[in-house]
Amino acid sequence: MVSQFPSTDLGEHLLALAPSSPYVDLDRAAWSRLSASTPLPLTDDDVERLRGLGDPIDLAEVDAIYRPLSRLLNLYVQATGGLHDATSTFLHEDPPRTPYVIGVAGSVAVGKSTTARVLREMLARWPETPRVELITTDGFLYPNAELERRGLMERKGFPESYDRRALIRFLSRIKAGQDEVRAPVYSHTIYDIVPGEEVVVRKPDVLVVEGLNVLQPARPSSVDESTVAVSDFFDFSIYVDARTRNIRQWYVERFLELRRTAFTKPDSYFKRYASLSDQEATEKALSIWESINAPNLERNILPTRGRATLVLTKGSDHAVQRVRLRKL
Ligand SMILES: Nc1ncnc2c1ncn2[C@@H]1O[C@H](COP(=O)(O)OP(=O)(O)O)[C@@H](O)[C@H]1O
Ligand SMILES: CC(C)(COP(=O)(O)O)[C@@H](O)C(=O)NCCC(=O)O
Repeated sequence: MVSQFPSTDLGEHLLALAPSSPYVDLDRAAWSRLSASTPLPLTDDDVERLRGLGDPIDLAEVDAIYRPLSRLLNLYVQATGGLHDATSTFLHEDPPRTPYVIGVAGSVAVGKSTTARVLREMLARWPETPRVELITTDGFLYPNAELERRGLMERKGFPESYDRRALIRFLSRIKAGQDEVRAPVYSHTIYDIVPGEEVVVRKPDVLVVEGLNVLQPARPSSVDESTVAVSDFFDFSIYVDARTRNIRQWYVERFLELRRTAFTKPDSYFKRYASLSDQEATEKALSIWESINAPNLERNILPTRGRATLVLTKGSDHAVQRVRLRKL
């Protein structure tokens, strides 16, 4: 049996257990030792398949960072099962368990999708949670026609560019335990919602919800549902963090790479950028970054970091250098 308390000497690596901080702050070495007896279920090929464009994640990173994280989440899922049993005892009824929901937040181009995909794969290898689904909040962006009508085309990814009521309705149905819950689908290629397409989520054990704004607080409003925040439906949340200048660099590098790949597709919204020179493409990427993604990061996304259960801080090479976990 895997010990719940592996004997590790965290000693000097516990950067802060300060009474003034709501977080336990661990450096990479201390964090990676926390799952000494947990097996690593992925292979090099799996990691290759899950890696996002521009993200150099490898098996060593999965071993050091995601193995402990999947162990922690497995413990939390089991503990939530205990809470469910307590509720059943109290109610004299045993309502079916609903999906355990994990939010993954962070800037454009920080690598949220890789984190979410690796987590999905790791969690699905635990016997308690074989069915793990992943959705991205871009499906809840208003279609471009509606964004244009609202004057928000230059604000794609800002909180107001999403149909928050639809997203909250979706999560509320998930947490109500409905058998099938549907979500619209966004395409990065056409840069718009795909008409008529949807994903169906069928009561998984775990649902990972990835998106820029998943930790936004509720907006004060007189409209009933919108006083609820998306994160009210989360059992756990992760903020993927890095220095803004590093993220900007990753955004530009990815844009240059997309120019050679996704932008060359005939239906790509960005196909006019496929023929740009390196310098022109860099300028274009920087201008999109500075006009849309950087202000969104500063004004809307970064301020939500403190609401996460766990913060993964990446260095300039994408490797996670520090992990902060909320004390309970
Ligand atoms: N214009 C684009 N064309 C095709 N794919 C894209 C484009 N922009 C982003 N992507 C892909 O969409 C996914 C999500 O990107 P993003 O929202 O920036 O989040 P993150 O980089 O944090 O995962 C990534 O896998 C990225 O490679
Ligand atoms: C689609 C996105 C808003 C991300 O949506 P998310 O799934 O995080 O809700 C983002 O990737 C995006 O396209 N932003 C617009 C600016 C740009 O093209 O970089």
